[in-house]
Amino acid sequence: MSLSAAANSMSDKDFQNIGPAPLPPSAGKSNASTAAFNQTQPISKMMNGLDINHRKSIPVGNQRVGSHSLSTTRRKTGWVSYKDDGLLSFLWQKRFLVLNDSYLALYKNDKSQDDPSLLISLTSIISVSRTQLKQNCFELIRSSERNSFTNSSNNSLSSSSSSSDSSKKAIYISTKTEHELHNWLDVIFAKCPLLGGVSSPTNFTHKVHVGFDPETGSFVGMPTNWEKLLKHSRITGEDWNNDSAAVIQVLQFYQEYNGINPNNNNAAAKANAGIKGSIPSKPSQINSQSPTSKLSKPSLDHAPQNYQKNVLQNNNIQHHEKFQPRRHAPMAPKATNTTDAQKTPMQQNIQNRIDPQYSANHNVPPPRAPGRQTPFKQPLASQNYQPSSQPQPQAYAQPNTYKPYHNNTNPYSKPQVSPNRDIITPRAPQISTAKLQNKYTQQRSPISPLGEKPKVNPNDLSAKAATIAMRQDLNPMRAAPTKPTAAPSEPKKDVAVTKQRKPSKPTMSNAEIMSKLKNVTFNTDPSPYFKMIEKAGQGASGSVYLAERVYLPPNINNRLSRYQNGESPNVSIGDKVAIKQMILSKQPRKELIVNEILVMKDSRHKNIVNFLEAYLKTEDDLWVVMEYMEGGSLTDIIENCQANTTSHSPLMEPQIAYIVRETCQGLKFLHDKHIIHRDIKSDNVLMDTQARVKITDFGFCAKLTDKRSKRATMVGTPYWMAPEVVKQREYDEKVDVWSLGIMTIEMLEGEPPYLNEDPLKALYLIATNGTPKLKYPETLSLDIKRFLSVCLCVDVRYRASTEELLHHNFFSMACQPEELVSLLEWKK
Ligand SMILES: Nc1ncnc2c1ncn2[C@@H]1O[C@H](COP(=O)(O)OP(=O)(O)OP(=O)(O)O)[C@@H](O)[C@H]1O
Repeated sequence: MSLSAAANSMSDKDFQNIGPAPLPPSAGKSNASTAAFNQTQPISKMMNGLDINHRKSIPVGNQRVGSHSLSTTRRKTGWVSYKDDGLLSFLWQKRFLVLNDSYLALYKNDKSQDDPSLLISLTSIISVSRTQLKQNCFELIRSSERNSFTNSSNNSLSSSSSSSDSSKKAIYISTKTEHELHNWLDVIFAKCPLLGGVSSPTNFTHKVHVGFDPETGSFVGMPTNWEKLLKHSRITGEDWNNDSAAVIQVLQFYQEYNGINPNNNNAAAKANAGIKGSIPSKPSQINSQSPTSKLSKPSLDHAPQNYQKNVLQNNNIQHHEKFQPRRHAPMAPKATNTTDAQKTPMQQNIQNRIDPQYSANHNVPPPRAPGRQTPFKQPLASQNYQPSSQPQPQAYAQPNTYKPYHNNTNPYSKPQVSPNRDIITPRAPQISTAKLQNKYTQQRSPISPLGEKPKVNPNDLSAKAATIAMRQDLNPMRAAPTKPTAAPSEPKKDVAVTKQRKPSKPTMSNAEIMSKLKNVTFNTDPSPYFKMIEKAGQGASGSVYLAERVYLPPNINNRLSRYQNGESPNVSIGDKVAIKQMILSKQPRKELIVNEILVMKDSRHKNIVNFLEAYLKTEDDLWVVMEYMEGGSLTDIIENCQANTTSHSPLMEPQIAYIVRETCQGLKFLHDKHIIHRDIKSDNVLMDTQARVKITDFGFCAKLTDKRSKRATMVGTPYWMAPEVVKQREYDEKVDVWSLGIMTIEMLEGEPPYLNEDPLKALYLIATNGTPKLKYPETLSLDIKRFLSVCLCVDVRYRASTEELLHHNFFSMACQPEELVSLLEWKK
């Protein structure tokens, strides 16, 4: 049997879960630790291996370093690139870096008998921080007044180094991998006495020691507002102890996402309110309420249920046994008898990317590599599969062992943020384990109004509306929806809680925006051309109405073809259209609207919502006309199916395959144009009555260029965000593939993973859990699990592209469009 056939022949039982992502090609034995880092291993766990805390370790004997005899007993070594900020600053030089208990020394070779090029006393190091100068690079600043040594015979580099402040000298060290960088930072921080203190002498950073005090059930040393955010996020002391670095990472992410100053109480309180309280008690109150006043008091009796639910969700074994096999879909999949031999290389390649880590975790044979070497080749069975950090079944019963993380976490974060942000370091708890457990339980108790899910008052909102509200309560910041400029009829949906995009510096001036808008809009009042029928939906930037064309403006088709690159817009009287009305002065980021129009205008594809025309009614009143998708959003469809089915999965696999394939085609079209959508989720996928599936909401789109082939801006909706976005790493089109995988889970389970969690906690879980677990894997086909495993692959190198996905076997079970029409019946 060929390797690929062997992989394909695994039975459903072998795949109870999609498991973690396949390892990268380099993640063999020789590089297992790097792979572990790239996967989901919490930083703190990896740090444990370093044993940085124990001074009496591995004696290597005395060692001569030039004229300085380093009579210390422990060291870390490795090759690095090095440069200073002096005359020869343009030169990066390969050096062998040696760190022992007293010195950091740079050698030209790894013999260590020669004199070092540079020798720095650890007591002279006053600051270490990551820098963008080079990949995997950190800057080390030392005070020349503090006993810094330079080897006389090799001092060309060091003696020439001078920073603006003559008593301080900077050097830059770059490692081969991010993992090495972390290791170096970790040991340097552990050993340099001036880095472990309360504050850094550089004045650029403010160090805070942070820990979790189970006695009080709160975090200590944390900036007040971060502490509040944490407290209300249900990130527990246990989470902190498991992976404090990830907690800090998501806090920083969250802070930047919301533009919160951690020391500003109001800002954080607002953000907090934004996360939690967004369900207005009555639909009629929506427009009159301010974002903060919308905060409704959460129910205190939700948490125990959530807790129980979490226990079940996380404890897969218990959970799975409870469920019957999934009902068979009424629709027969199309014949799928393609043999391995008939498959294209792309097909074989994509089919075989299944979850080896699952195998490692569940004692089933790992899938084996196909014979051909391809970029997505399965790791060989003989290689070490690194189990991912799976969510713990439940925290409370387990002993809490504090994992010291003696590090300034800041250097581990990508240096995309302001250099003077706070640095948070964990500090050890002072309480015994037994007390810890006790207090963690309390910490999880529903004590704080802000920490709870928004209370849903059954008198005010229907259960469905409440679910919608919960789903819409996804973006950390939220604003009251803009008042509709025209309200021809009552809104269809009761709940119109909307998201607010991150207010940040505009990239275009108002004049530029208006000039761009005028280029793509008709400067005329469109009111006579349309009869407004009803409100179809509410977005953050405006309301969407169903309208009918009752009159065609003169030369519309000529004018439209000019705007639409010569393609026939096919506009006629009687057409039903969707009109999105926006008041420009109320838009925090008008350039996003321009972005949206430009992307839609140039993206004519059967799986993209077609832009028809736009009008600037006045300088402030923008109407965007699009094709009308009467089926509404996929979210509505999922919710409606959930209400009507007793199966675990709201939709059947063939239906899911169809919808995902169509979405994937739309995405591939965008990706071929180097556009990343960045907000793929069921809310942004619309359907019409012929079961056409189209992507919408292009405000967050980003264009990749030759100069900028990666992005780093934090954009999207937390639960759908790829780990690399949450971890503030550079990312590309494949973030959309991750989100597509999450959207597939929405169709299988009714909601994305962690939706019950607060967004901050969800971010933490995305960062630490990696590939999410399925709730009912035993009910799913192997094909869909394989599909998910290549979408939800933490290592981007192994995550499939949209092009590859379109060759996946999963799509061969897609149903015909007619078989989806039943999903839309509830709309009638
Ligand atoms: N072309 C369309 N046809 C039918 N309904 C639509 C169409 N576009 C949007 N809608 C409905 O209007 C709602 C709001 O759409 P919109 O694109 O404004 O949402 P949003 O993404 O939340 O907001 P924004 O883009 O302003 O951030 C959608 O959820 C959908 O129900």
